[in-house]
Amino acid sequence: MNKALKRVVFKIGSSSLTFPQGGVNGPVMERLAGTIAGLVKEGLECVLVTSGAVAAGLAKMNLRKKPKDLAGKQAAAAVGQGVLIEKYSCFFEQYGLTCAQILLSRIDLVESAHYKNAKNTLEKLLKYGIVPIVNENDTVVVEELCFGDNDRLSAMVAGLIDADLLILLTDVDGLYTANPVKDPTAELIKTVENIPEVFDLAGGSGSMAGTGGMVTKLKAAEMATRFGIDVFFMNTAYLNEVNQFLNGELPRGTYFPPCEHKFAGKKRWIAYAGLSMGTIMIDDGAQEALLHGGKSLLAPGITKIDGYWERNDLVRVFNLREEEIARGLVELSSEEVARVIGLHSDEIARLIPDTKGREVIHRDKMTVFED
Ligand SMILES: Nc1ncnc2c1ncn2[C@@H]1O[C@H](COP(=O)(O)OP(=O)(O)O)[C@@H](O)[C@H]1O
Ligand SMILES: N[C@@H](CCC(=O)OP(=O)(O)O)C(=O)O
Repeated sequence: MNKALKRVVFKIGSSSLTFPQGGVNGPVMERLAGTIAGLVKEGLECVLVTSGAVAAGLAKMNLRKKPKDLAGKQAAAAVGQGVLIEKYSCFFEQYGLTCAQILLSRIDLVESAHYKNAKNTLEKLLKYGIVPIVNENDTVVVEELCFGDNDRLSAMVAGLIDADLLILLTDVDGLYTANPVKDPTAELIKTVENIPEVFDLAGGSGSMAGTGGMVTKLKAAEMATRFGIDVFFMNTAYLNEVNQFLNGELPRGTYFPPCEHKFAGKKRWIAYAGLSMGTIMIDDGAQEALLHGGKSLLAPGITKIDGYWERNDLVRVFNLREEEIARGLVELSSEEVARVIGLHSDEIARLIPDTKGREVIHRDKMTVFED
């Protein structure tokens, strides 16, 4: 990585922040604060996405096991979040830095007004030289609208602030050919160019504390690289090697170079944050026009729709083999699309006079998942 770095998002997982017997690992937090402070002093802007609230809460409440029910986890997070931020504040202060707490729910990244506000606040904090510390707002999220793991949250945050690099710190050296906790013959993969090809290698979490394992980390890497962001998985135990990576070397870890076709601005929100209200199935001709022709989606290429939506809602577009190829904001409601499936522009204009009768999804409001 030889480009000039400006913004880096670090994400540290619960597995690195907690002791196997329970409780928060203060020395790890202190080392992380020291590393980030060193980078901030060199002129980098850093954001920390941290897990560990539930684990910190459990220790304080003298509970040995993570509760299975949502309310139990939310109660533990409510206790632990304060413990966590208090410790981070002390550690960052030791290095002369102020940190700030930002708790985000998925809804904050779904509603575009919230999304813009979150972005503005993060930008302002970075301008003040403050280190934003982000976690999911576990105490209020509803199950259908939660990230559940902080891996994908960190990719969203990296996209939100146009970071150059996302570093995921965990309890293993990176992505292995199999879960190294279970398979001692597993080998570390140094670089991954094509993420869909390695999804089969990823398993779930290997510890009581962690959530999602490598599956959610790969999803996060896929998202961030599509935003044009470099991604590096590394072991928290070797955090001291981060400077080697920043200086263009490849220390132990797994590196994911950014995609060539990157999603920018609103297209990032369309691709990953917005909530889809339905699906549109298209034929092979329409797929070719979207994937390789740079075109908008027109009614003649639609074969079927599913769901109920209003104009300007977000929908997902699938081909005949049920592969998702695009997402976009629709010009017509589901009821209107149902009336015009297969029709040409002039007929559509006659049936629905207040449209120009052209696009069902305009190219400018669509994100296409190219190879
Ligand atoms: N192919 C794989 N390579 C590396 N780790 C894997 C793989 N498959 C599953 N894992 C598991 O993923 C764990 C890291 O994820 P997780 O427990 O969620 O950590 P964190 O709390 O850091 O997010 C590892 O400890 C390991 O058990
Ligand atoms: N928001 C939760 C973290 C969720 C979680 O455990 O994520 P992770 O271990 O990083 O995959 C917490 O603070 O406990």
